[in-house]
Amino acid sequence: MRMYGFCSGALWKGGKTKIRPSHVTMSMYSDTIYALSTGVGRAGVAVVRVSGADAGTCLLQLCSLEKLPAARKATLRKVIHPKAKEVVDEALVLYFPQPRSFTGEDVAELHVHGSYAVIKSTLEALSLVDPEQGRRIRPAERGEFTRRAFENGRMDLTEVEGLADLIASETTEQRKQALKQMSGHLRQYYESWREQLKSCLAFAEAVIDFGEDVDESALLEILPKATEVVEEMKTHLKDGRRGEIVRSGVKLAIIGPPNAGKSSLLNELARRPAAIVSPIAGTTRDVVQVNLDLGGMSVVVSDTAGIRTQTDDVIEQEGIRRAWATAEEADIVLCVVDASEQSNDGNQWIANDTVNTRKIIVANKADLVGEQKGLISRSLQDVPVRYISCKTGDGIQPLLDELEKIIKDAIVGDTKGKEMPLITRQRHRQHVQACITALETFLEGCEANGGTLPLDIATEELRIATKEIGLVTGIVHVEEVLDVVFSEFCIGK
Ligand SMILES: Nc1nc2c(ncn2[C@@H]2O[C@H](COP(=O)(O)OP(=O)(O)OP(=O)(O)O)[C@@H](O)[C@H]2O)c(=O)[nH]1
Ligand SMILES: [Mg+2]
Repeated sequence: MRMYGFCSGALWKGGKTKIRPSHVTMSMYSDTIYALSTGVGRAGVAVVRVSGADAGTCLLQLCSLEKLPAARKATLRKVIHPKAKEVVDEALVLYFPQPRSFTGEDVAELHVHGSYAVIKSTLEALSLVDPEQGRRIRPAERGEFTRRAFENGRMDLTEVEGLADLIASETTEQRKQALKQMSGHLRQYYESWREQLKSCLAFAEAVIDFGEDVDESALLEILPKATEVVEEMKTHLKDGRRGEIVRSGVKLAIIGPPNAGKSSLLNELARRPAAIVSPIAGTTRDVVQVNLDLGGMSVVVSDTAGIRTQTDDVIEQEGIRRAWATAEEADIVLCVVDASEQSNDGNQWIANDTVNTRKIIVANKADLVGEQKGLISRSLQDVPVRYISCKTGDGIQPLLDELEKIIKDAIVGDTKGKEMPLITRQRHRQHVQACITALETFLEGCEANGGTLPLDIATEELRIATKEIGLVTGIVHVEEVLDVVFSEFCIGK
């Protein structure tokens, strides 16, 4: 793995505007980049962003200006095509001199009218700007503006990920969580752990290098500190994946025997005919998914093929396999049965065999029979039963209310308050886990703690732990990690 960047001595100071690695004084990029930063398509306004040393040159040449506009003040200017010499549009123009800009470089924004023709001509005009000698003006790559913001110390990786989540957020909870992360909530935790580990490491290294001159008994001081970090990290990992669930959506699976009304329920929840409904048993073959916003939470509902034991149809068999797999992965399972069926007892093995702890038996077609006492066998007495009718709509809203309550109380929990920030990505989880493993090896192995490892060998684990936690924020970064993080962005972000 190739390592480079802001490692070892470069401390990242707290506070939003100060997270600049000490050695970064100016941008390391010589190219000036430009892109449409708002969504593609027709709109009232489109923002074209330019970043780099020639951002000012772009404004001077395109708007025929003698001097740059005042910093961060919007002015109305004519944008003129450098070759055709014709007016492309009248735009609101802004200039943000470095370092107080999104990327930390000189940035210009052209707020033009949002039509295909205006955007196309503006981008073309930018491509024709004459840069300072030896420099280039070119279209931006995917996520390149944000990558520059990161490289220039304006954001750390967790804040970059928060920004990506904010751009992708669809529900209120997703927006709130992303905003928190983008404001440095996670970064502060990881930085404080890293600082503690670094001080442990510094002390251990001092003992190794100047053993005779350093009071080795003081080495014992770092053991409780490392132990405390391990405990805090373990608590951090035990978050029930709440942050990841908010981000990717709660998984709700609808399973049950053929013809029970699973697809009808999906359509009721989605309020549109997302899945085919028919009286023919075995209509649904594959998993059909829809996204719902339930009380500000993102929920991914999966309708599945009807489960039955006897079928020679290989496609149906595959559908059934997928149905079980969907149920296994789900956070909540709705086991739909037909309340009017006499043989329902036989169908309940589906609910019985579902390992998921959060399940509800949904007795559909209550319009045909009403609530039936004894519908559910004794072995499933603990599983709640809810009667609904997809035909009349009875019971659907109470079912939705109950689902919302389960999600808020049991799955996502109360995300407000000053508790530890939630992990939002598997990437964070892996590095924190690797950090814990290394710290535990250090603690167990260290001679000063009754282990068998000499200090210089045990300290290597401390070094690994410090590096792992730095990988979350990007203080120590590796090219592959960056590629994964920035690939989430589109061009212009
Ligand atoms: N009377 C009545 N009929 C219903 C109700 N819900 C669904 N049906 C009917 O039951 C039949 C089966 O409905 P689907 O939603 O396709 O059932 P499914 O469980 O998805 O079936 P498969 O995809 O074959 O597993 C259709 O004819 C629906 O119109 C209900 O609440 N009351
Ligand atoms: Mg179906």
